[in-house]
Amino acid sequence: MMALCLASGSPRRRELLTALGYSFTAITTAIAEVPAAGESALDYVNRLAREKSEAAIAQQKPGDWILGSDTLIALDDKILEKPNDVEHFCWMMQQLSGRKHWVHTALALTEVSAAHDVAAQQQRCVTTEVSFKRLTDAEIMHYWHTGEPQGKAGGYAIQGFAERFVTRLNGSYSGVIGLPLYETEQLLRSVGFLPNWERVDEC
Ligand SMILES: Cc1cn([C@H]2C[C@H](O)[C@@H](COP(=O)(O)OP(=O)(O)OP(=O)(O)O)O2)c(=O)[nH]c1=O
Repeated sequence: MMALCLASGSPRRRELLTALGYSFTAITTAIAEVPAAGESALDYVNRLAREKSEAAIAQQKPGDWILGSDTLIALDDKILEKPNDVEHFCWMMQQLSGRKHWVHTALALTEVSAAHDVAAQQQRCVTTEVSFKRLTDAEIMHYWHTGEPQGKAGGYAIQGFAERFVTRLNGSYSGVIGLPLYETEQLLRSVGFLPNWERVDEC
């Protein structure tokens, strides 16, 4: 039976895929997250999801599938990933304050070939429009000290303290957290993975 691997170290992605009802193994991959010159936010997020899923091929069996994902924030011509330090975080919050931004989460599902290469691949990208209220300097500094912004794209977690900053959301809430539930289930179903609750052999 084909197995599913989640190529992600993100605890949020592991929780969301578990909540969808899938059994999987998870491995953390390390790939360089650097946009190429002139690369658009969409091309970049799709490439990272693909590279994460392909980086896990060596450890999987032929016929197994690997799900990779990446989340980033785009506004104007800027791409916001994880904050490096408090200055970088403050700059990000000033960009997001009082306006709309776009959260792109890309999915890449890769089948492992007999030669441990790519046998087949499917990709999706989900974009969610998020608006933030205007943030004060005090709010920004307080938010940094909660510890929540570290390791989060755009320096915020919608599922945490930052939910109070959101005035409007158009798209996928789970996509903002890092794994869009509806689209992930559709993608997995398209290659034959069913959630555990639907598997006849477990009745
Ligand atoms: C915008 C936003 C991001 N995030 C998180 C999801 C991702 O973990 C992280 C974006 O960084 P990613 O580089 O997409 O993922 P990651 O490095 O954490 O994990 P991996 O590459 O191993 O899959 O930001 C939230 O938890 N909540 C949010 O509201």
